[in-house]
Amino acid sequence: MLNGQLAQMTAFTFPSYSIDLATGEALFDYALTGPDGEVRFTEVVTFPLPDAPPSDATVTTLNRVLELLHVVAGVSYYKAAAPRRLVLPAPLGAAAAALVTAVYTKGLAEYAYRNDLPYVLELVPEVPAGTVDPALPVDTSERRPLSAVGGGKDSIVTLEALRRAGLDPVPFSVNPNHVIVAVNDASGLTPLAARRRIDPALFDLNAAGARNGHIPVTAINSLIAVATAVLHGLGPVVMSNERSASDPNLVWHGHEINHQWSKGVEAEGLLRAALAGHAGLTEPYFSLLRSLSELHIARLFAAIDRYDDVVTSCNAAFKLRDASARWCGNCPKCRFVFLAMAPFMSRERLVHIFGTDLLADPTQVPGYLELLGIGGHKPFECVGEVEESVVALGLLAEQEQWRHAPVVQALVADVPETAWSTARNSDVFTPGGPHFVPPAYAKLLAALQ
Ligand SMILES: CC(=O)N[C@H]1[C@@H](OP(=O)(O)OP(=O)(O)OC[C@H]2O[C@@H](n3ccc(=O)[nH]c3=O)[C@H](O)[C@@H]2O)O[C@H](CO)[C@@H](O)[C@@H]1O[C@H](C)C(=O)N[C@@H](C)C(=O)N[C@@H](CCC(=O)O)C(=O)O
Ligand SMILES: Nc1ncnc2c1ncn2[C@@H]1O[C@H](COP(=O)(O)OP(=O)(O)OP(=O)(O)O)[C@@H](O)[C@H]1O
Repeated sequence: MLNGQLAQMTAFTFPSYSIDLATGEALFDYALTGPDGEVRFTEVVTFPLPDAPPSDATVTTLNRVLELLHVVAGVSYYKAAAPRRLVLPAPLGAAAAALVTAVYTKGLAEYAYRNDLPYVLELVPEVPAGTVDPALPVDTSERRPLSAVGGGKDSIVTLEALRRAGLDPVPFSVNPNHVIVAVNDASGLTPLAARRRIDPALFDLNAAGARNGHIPVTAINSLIAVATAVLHGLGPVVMSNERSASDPNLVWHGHEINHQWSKGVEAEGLLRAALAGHAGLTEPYFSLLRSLSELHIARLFAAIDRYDDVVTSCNAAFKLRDASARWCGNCPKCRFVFLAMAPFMSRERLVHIFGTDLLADPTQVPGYLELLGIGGHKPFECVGEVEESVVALGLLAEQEQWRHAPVVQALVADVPETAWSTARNSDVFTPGGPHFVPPAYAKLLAALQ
């Protein structure tokens, strides 16, 4: 398939999906279509099977969740060509249509910006006419929570908060790699896992130079988690998405571009509403850490030490190919997490976790200046706000173990007085902002302080 042919594609469609309940294997079909024919893709998600076959009611709810997953997971393939028509497979209610619209516009905003495709920011899916049979309400709020584990500090804080509150969480991951497996082992809890196989044809197109870029992967993982919870008769899916995930990196053509959009509170609200409207799930999904800053979460993580040998937040460790073993030690996320944890633990412990001392390495200074808002925009990575970085640096400048570190000294000299004064009045350790944490879960974090 030549790029010229991809550029001619006029529509993206969703031919079918199916699930085999004997194997747990679900197939999701997609097609890019144009005047010269079509390119088909099939994504395979294999769900863990429950001990007993699911009831008819469970299968009905599961299928409603899979209908949403089918449409949302199409973003990976849509982006290979970005045609102007997005033709949905079946009628959808207002809440589900709103989710899908946002996933393909706001979720693909960084992709649109980097590929200079502003029309993607304003895509309007074509929803077939007709009505959707109302879903029966399903309340699973009292059941064991499914705790999504990504291998980093945030999901560890959530898992421990749920466990210490006696809620008996089930760790859950999509495609757990060696980091996630090691984190689950360290927890001592018995996890569930789903396997997701992207169609290899997409990698071939990428290698041939197809359009490519960032996708809202958390929306996909979240729906796979909710489907797993439904299939296993479990309760809410508990995520670890923080307050700053909702903040955009920049504004382009009047639209916010947020690398972490599907981790943000808007996506959380849209997903909850779509799951309620389309699948009847009344309390399916929320982020326990929503009102906390990254710096606050780092402080909570410092009070937990059983994962020090395994915790890894660096995205390079989660690539599908050529992944790093743990922290790469040279990316915005490594820099930010090192800075965020440093005020709350001994230098020896932090260097043990990372395998290197980033604040002793002067070559890290330019990267840290970006995090501090000195030059450029917030990096397209899962990093906290500029204010959080300044607050962390201010705390380090007061600590004997850090104040003489070469990077700390260089950065302190460069931060302007306006940034210090913002940091002095900062509310980074005061929980705040909109969240969807149900009352029964709201007090859990206090147990970790
Ligand atoms: C690990 C990582 O950061 N990957 C991003 C990277 O992709 P790369 O080519 O370096 O490696 P792979 O992840 O192995 O991807 C190979 C190709 O497959 C495509 N792809 C992957 C997953 C998927 O669900 N759909 C796909 O189409 C991908 O485009 C590659 O061509 O750069 C890519 C382009 O910018 C990113 O799309 C890759 O991001 C992954 C989807 C990923 O899992 N990233 C998370 C670590 C991540 O960025 N999380 C964000 C939250 C974003 C959100 O809104 O949910 C965060 O934590 O801030
Ligand atoms: N492979 C995965 N399977 C299931 N959930 C995941 C997976 N990867 C990430 N998540 C979840 O998605 C959300 C965002 O992931 P993210 O990578 O930011 O979190 P993390 O790994 O817990 O912490 P950190 O920010 O330190 O990396 C978290 O709630 C996390 O639990």
